[in-house]
Amino acid sequence: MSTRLSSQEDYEKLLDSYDTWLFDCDGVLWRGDHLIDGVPEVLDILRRRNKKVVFVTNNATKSRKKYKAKFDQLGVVAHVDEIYGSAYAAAVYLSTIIKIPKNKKVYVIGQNGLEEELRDEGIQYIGGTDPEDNTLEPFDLSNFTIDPDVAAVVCGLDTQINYTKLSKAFQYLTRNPGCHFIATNEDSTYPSSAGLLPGAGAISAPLRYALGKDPVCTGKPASTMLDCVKAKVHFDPERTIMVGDRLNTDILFGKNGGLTTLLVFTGITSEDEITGPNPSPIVPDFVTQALGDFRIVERSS
Ligand SMILES: O=C(O)[C@H](O)[C@H](O)COP(=O)(O)O
Ligand SMILES: [Mg+2]
Repeated sequence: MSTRLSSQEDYEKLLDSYDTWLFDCDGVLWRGDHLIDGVPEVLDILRRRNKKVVFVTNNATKSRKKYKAKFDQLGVVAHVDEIYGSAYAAAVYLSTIIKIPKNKKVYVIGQNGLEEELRDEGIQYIGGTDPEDNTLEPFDLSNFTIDPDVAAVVCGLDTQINYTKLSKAFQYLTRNPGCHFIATNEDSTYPSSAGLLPGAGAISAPLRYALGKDPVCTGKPASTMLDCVKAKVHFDPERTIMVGDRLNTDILFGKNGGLTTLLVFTGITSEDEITGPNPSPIVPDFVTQALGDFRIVERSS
């Protein structure tokens, strides 16, 4: 059963109990480019109380550096080494777990954030934002020359998705022996500032259906992202809390990692998924309407 935060004492107690605060981004800090009310103030409260703050987003459209620019643009204090995205996690997975050889390549379905993280990890890639792949022309398989050096297909949120990209990815995954199928994340929807849109999971879905197999997912709830955080940030899981808006990514990620979890209702999940007649089997430790609710601790009682 989740505990609903309500009194000033509830929020104070949570702040006292955890030294490291992991935040999901889309639906917790912002929706698209619209900052959610109270976020800068609450992050400031945490920093003034010497809490470690880490951002863990499944959104693979931006690299960590581009996310730092977004934080700056929105007036939210963040350091690039506090930011972990699913594009970074996928690049690290390819280099350190799969150990993709330097002479091999990745076929990308995704945007420049994913390309940038692959480049920074020294991984060659094709596809992605290449104009040749970003076309609405019919795909002509008889004119396609397969690249035998493609050893993995990585699929992330791609707002320019098309049949050519799906067809090329399908060729690599069915014709290049041992070609890895990797999804940066499998979120079904994306909480934009104007409402829900298809998420990265909806971009890889056609390939899963055509191939009859699932990709390896390196974003939340998989542990890859937490392993990336652990490699750079020392934290005690007992005194670490994960704040998210989606049950089957953020909250499951926190539970899988042995962290305490706090769900907010400013993104994907609605309260009836927790308190309604058919509650989710994924149960957060705590719930509150919005991150901004923590401002109560600075109101004079
Ligand atoms: O479709 C997606 O990629 C996701 O909905 C989105 O980007 C998730 O981002 P997060 O909530 O993990 O910051
Ligand atoms: Mg989210």
